[in-house]
Amino acid sequence: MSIVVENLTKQYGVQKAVNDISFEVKTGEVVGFLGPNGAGKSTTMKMITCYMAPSAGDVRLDGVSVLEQPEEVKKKIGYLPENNPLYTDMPIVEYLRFAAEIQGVEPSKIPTRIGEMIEMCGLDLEKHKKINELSKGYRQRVGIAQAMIHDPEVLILDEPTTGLDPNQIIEIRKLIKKLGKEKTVILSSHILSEVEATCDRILIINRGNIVADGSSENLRKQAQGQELLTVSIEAEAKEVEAALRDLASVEKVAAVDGKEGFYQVQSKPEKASRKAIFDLCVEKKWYLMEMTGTETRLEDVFRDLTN
Ligand SMILES: Nc1ncnc2c1ncn2[C@@H]1O[C@H](COP(=O)(O)OP(=O)(O)OP(=O)(O)O)[C@@H](O)[C@H]1O
Repeated sequence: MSIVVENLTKQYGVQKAVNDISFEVKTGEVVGFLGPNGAGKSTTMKMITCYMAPSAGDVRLDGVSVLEQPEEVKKKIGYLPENNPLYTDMPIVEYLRFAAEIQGVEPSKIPTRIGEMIEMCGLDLEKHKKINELSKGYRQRVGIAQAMIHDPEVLILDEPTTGLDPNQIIEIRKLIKKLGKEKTVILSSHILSEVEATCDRILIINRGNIVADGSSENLRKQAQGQELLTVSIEAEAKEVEAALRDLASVEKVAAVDGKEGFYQVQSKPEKASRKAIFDLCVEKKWYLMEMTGTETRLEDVFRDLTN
């Protein structure tokens, strides 16, 4: 099921939390919504899931509009809201039954559906516990199970791994990947590695605007317009830094923290500096111990776009 977001805007008083954004998610895609705190991720997700009306614009799921047919849209969507609000004094099975009834699952199918969700989300050993007796990771699994109970074609997960320990994060990521094979998924996060590990495509949102859209590979390539080298030179640091900076092709030089004699050298756009660095070392009779190209890290792309 495809999702088309058209000129979506949300205004809170004078603040535009989401500013005229448009994008499409194709059937079966797993898209990561990445942005710093307050970027507008949750607000966008609330509008897609009909929990909040847009100030302007529309969202269509296979052509069905959130403005015109919100009840139809809700049937097609499973939503794990931020902070995963659950009825904590309910046992898991009771809670899932309640979620199924609310979502209009046919009564005769509810027991089977609950069983399937318990299996899919790895809740079997804990299923008789009350939600307030569960660890955070298991509560998150219950949140995903309730989001999936009516077998929606689209899953919207707002920060699904927040507050989990590293093992639980890996488990939840595996689960999302598995679900992503059959469903269209949008998940939000402000953690880059999370989005990179689970998503086919990344949308970076900042101050209510989409500032990048592509696979992690593409985003890196786009940012890699400038050559970045790590060099190691055995000589007096100040002199080396100054001489590297003076090379015509070099834009920036920075000593690498904690690694004596190592420098990061960024070339000017369309320029290459390897030969000039080599010649410089020969001329100065410095030992060039190492010179390697450095791949632009996604962290750097993110920082550049959202700072
Ligand atoms: N109900 C509200 N009333 C007024 N302002 C709001 C409301 N909800 C969100 N905002 C503001 O809208 C902006 C976007 O918030 P949103 O929760 O969508 O960001 P986010 O990207 O999900 O952030 P986080 O990663 O911190 O959850 C923020 O500046 C926030 O303070």
